[in-house]
Amino acid sequence: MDRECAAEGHAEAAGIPHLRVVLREHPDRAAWDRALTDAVAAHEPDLVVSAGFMKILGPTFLHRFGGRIVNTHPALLPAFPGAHAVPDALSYGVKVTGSTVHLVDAGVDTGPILAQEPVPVLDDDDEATLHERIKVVERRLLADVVAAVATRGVVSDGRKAVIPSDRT
Ligand SMILES: Nc1nc2c(c(=O)[nH]1)N[C@@H](CN(C=O)c1ccc(C(=O)N[C@@H](CCC(=O)O)C(=O)O)cc1)CN2
Ligand SMILES: NCC(=O)N[C@@H]1O[C@H](COP(=O)([O-])[O-])[C@@H](O)[C@H]1O
Repeated sequence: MDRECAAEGHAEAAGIPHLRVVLREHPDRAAWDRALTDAVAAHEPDLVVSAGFMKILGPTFLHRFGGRIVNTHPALLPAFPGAHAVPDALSYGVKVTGSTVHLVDAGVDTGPILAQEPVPVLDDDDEATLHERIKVVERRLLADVVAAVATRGVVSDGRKAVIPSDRT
């Protein structure tokens, strides 16, 4: 985690190792990037999943895990990238937003898209109600994508990413 959050309690309850690597506890962003990379590398992951991780991953991390980092974003990218996607969509007045699961690259929410699903914006929505409706979709979408990538891999070619279909 990049901060204190509910995910720590969920991980603890599930017996899943967890740790916080907090930017302000390091002399600069490059040192934080190295510390985060080393901490994650210790677990030798095949796939890194960013879910509510609210920091831009740096060059050291991307060099170590590039091509196998998945992020979930609460908007239909390329619309509304960044840390405030849900209020941005509400402010813009869109009638449909959604959830995007994508590979992470050096840009911000610019990586190749693996999956998307639309979510309607209701006239009486506020940030909390809209975000919770998006989260219901993204929890399923993220789990489905992680399972598919874990079993069938992903082929990415610049802008496009494809999870080979299950031809069994
Ligand atoms: N290199 C990348 N790292 C990350 C990406 C990405 O696409 N490329 N996605 C994010 C998740 N994310 C959107 O889905 C996102 C999270 C945070 C920010 C952001 O501007 N963070 C600021 C700090 C904001 C804060 O602390 O509240 C920052 O890092 O300085 C943008 C997009 C995961 N990492
Ligand atoms: N740009 C990154 C971003 O906005 N990520 C979003 O943070 C939320 C965390 O929810 P949670 O606190 O319930 O896990 C999720 O909706 C995730 O898509």
